[in-house]
Amino acid sequence: MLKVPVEKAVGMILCHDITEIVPGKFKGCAFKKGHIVREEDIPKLLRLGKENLYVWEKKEGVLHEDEAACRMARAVAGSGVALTEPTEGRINLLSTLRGLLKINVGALQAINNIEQVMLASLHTNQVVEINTVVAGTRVIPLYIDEKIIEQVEEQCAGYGPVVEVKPLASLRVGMVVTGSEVYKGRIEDRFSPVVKEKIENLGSHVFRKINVTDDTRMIAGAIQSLMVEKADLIVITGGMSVDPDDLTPAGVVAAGGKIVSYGAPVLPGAMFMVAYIGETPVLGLPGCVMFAKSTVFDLVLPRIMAGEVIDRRDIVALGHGGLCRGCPTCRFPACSFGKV
Ligand SMILES: Nc1nc2c(c(=O)[nH]1)N[C@H]1C(S)=C(S)[C@@H](COP(=O)(O)OP(=O)(O)OC[C@H]3O[C@@H](n4cnc5c(N)ncnc54)[C@H](O)[C@@H]3O)O[C@H]1N2
Ligand code: MOO
Repeated sequence: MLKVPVEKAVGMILCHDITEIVPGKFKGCAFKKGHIVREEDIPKLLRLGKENLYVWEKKEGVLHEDEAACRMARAVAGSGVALTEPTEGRINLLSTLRGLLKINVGALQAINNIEQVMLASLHTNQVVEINTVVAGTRVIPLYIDEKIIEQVEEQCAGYGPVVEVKPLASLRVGMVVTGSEVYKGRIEDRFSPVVKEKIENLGSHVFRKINVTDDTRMIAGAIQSLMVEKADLIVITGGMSVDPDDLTPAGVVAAGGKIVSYGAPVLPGAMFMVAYIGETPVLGLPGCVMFAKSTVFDLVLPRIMAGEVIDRRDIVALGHGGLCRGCPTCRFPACSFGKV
């Protein structure tokens, strides 16, 4: 890299982007890296405050910011992620599908612990749309010792993909609606439409819905028939709290379910239950899932659809960020809810 006065730079190659900012109106690239400086550029460069310019002078073992960012981005990107071209030294990682964003947080921190490089991401375990910017990376100086980038590459080789978007499988979901008030027709079922919509929004479908009264054996029987019909996932609405008629957990156990967690450190969603019958997940949904816009169900459902097996540690980890602010207009997932 050579420093030359702008008037003497005509015909030389710029070795970094030059940014223009007009407050409130524009921030962007006025001159791209690689641009060959022309006579007519000089007044504009001077207006941007550039009396001197850095022009290209390639050296062994030293990488330009764009090349370094490319190597970092390639090292951290896993499946479901595409890379943009570098702009002002930064590369964005974009989701190539609608799916579950997985950030290896340990690896992310190990990379950011290396000086002169950075990688910023969205929070892990959320659904992202296609073409969402899920992470961005760059190096801090304009030129960087290649050994630092090799260090990043070694970390990534050890950890596996740092940024990944997993596809959501299309599951056959069986639903059990509990409650004597619904079963006996005293009130209309307002719970299952909410749950059905959430399931369909993620690309799965409810193949059967069974209404049952508050009776452990009847709940267990409904679960068992959904198992016979090879449900990929069973969801049960209501009957999750402390009344004598709240029998969903007992029904799940009677059907052969192993409870991973009854209760979750999430509000709304404290009375949530995760269980498995063999490999089939069974979710007990408390009344708040019908009532609140976003709940623990929205945090766990996409993970099941991405093929994850939920264990107790996953549920325990939800406590940090597990309190919904209850905003008048829900912005989830663009908020702190569920962000560990
Ligand atoms: N003393 C306590 N009371 C409650 C607790 C508690 O810990 N101690 N927890 C509260 C929380 S948190 C929630 S959430 C609800 C949990 O309710 P359940 O899941 O047990 O729901 P139910 O008792 O079955 O019903 C509550 C409410 O919702 C109506 N409901 C239920 N299913 C349907 C349906 N399919 N369609 C329409 N409406 C439905 C039901 O009629 C009740 O009004 O408990 C808190 N209480
Ligand atoms: O936990 Mo209820 O299950 O919050 O609203």
